[in-house]
Amino acid sequence: MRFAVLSAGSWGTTYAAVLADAGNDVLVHARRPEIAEAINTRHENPAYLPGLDLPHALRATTDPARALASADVAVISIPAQSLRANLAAWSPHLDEGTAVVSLMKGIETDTGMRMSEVIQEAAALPAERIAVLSGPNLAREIAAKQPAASVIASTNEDLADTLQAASVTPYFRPYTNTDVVGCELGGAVKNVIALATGLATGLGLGDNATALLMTRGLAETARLGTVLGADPLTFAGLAGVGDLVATCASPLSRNRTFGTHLGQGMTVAEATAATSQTAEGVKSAAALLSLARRHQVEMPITEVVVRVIEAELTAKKAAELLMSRAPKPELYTATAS
Ligand SMILES: NC(=O)c1ccc[n+]([C@@H]2O[C@H](COP(=O)([O-])OP(=O)(O)OC[C@H]3O[C@@H](n4cnc5c(N)ncnc54)[C@H](O)[C@@H]3O)[C@@H](O)[C@H]2O)c1
Ligand SMILES: O=P(O)(O)OC[C@H](O)CO
Repeated sequence: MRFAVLSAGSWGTTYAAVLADAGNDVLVHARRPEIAEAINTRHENPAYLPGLDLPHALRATTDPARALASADVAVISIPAQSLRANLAAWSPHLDEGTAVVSLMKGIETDTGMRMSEVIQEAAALPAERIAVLSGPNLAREIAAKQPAASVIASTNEDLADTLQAASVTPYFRPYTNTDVVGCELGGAVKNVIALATGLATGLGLGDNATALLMTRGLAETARLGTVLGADPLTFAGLAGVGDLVATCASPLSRNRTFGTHLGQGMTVAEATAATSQTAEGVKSAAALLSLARRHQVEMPITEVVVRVIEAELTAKKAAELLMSRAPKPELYTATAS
C-alpha cells in the first residue's frame, strides 16, 4: 500500500519506519529540508531519533501535496492543537478514496473534540474513512525495533483490518478495536495522568504514590469515557491501562518528564523551554476537565494538574489536596464523586 505520513517527528517517523519494514511504500512529509535530506540520504532523523537507523526504503519530502499524491492512507502525527489548521491546507490534496489515520493523543482545546472528530469535521470525511492508532508506544523503543503492541481503532472494521495487516512487523503487533472513543480518550487522559506521576516523582514521592495516581487516574479516565460512549473494557486494554503504564512509568515519556520538571520547581515556561518535543497533556488537560464538567464527571487528578499548569497550585499543595479528599468506596458510579 502507499502511505503518506505527515509529519517527521518522533512518532510519525517511527510509525513510517514500521510501515516501511512491513513492506509498504511510504513517503514522509518533513517540514524541515535538512530532516527530509537526512532521511533520504543517511537514513536517520537526527532531530527526533538521533543515532537510530531507519529503513532504506523510507523516503521523505518537504512537499505535503507530493506525499499525499495517490496515497491509499494518510497518517497524521503532529501536535493536536495544530491539526485543524494543517487539515485546511492538506485536505485539498487528499484523493477521494484516501483513508486517514490519526496517531495523535490530544483533545482540541477550543472545542473539546477528539482528533478523529476534528478530522471528520475539518476534512469533511465520513467516520468510515478514519482510524486511530493508540497504545503503549514510546517512539524511541519502537524505532530501535524493540517489541510493542498497539491498537488500530475504527468504526469501519474492514479499514482497521487492512491497516492491521499493513502494520505487522516482527517487532510491532497491532490489534484492532471498534471503540474509537475509548481508544482516543485513553491516549489523551493518560498524558495528563503522566504529568501527575511526574509531579509526584519531582516532589520525591515514592512508587506507592505513582501506583495510586495511575490506578485512580484510570478510574477517572473510565468515568469520563463511559459517559462519552466508550466501552469500559477498552480501558483494561492496550489503549487504556497499557498506555497508562508505559507513559507514567517511563523516563522516555515527555509528559511524565514535563511533570517531573514542574514537581522539581520549574515554572510551566521553564518546563516548556526544557522540552523540545510535544507534551500533549499540558494543553489537553484543561480541555478534558471542561469536557468532564460539561458531563458532570469528577476528575480530581486532572483538576489538580490543570491548576498546577495554570500556576494556581504548587505541586506540593496538589498532592496535599488529593490526599485530603473525603474517604469513599473504591468503586462508585460513572459520574458520582
Ligand atoms: N513520541 C511518541 O512516543 C508518541 C507515541 C504515540 C503517540 N504520540 C502522539 O503523536 C503526536 C505527535 O507526537 P510526536 O512525538 O511525533 O511529536 P514531536 O514533537 O516529536 O514531533 C512533532 C512533529 O510535528 C511537527 N509540527 C510541530 N508543530 C507543527 C505545526 N504547528 N504544524 C505542523 N506540524 C507541526 C514537527 O515538525 C514534528 O515533525 C502527539 O499527539 C503525541 O501524543 C507520540
Ligand atoms: O512521550 P509521551 O508522554 O508523549 O508518551 C508517548 C506515547 O504516547 C506513549 O505511548
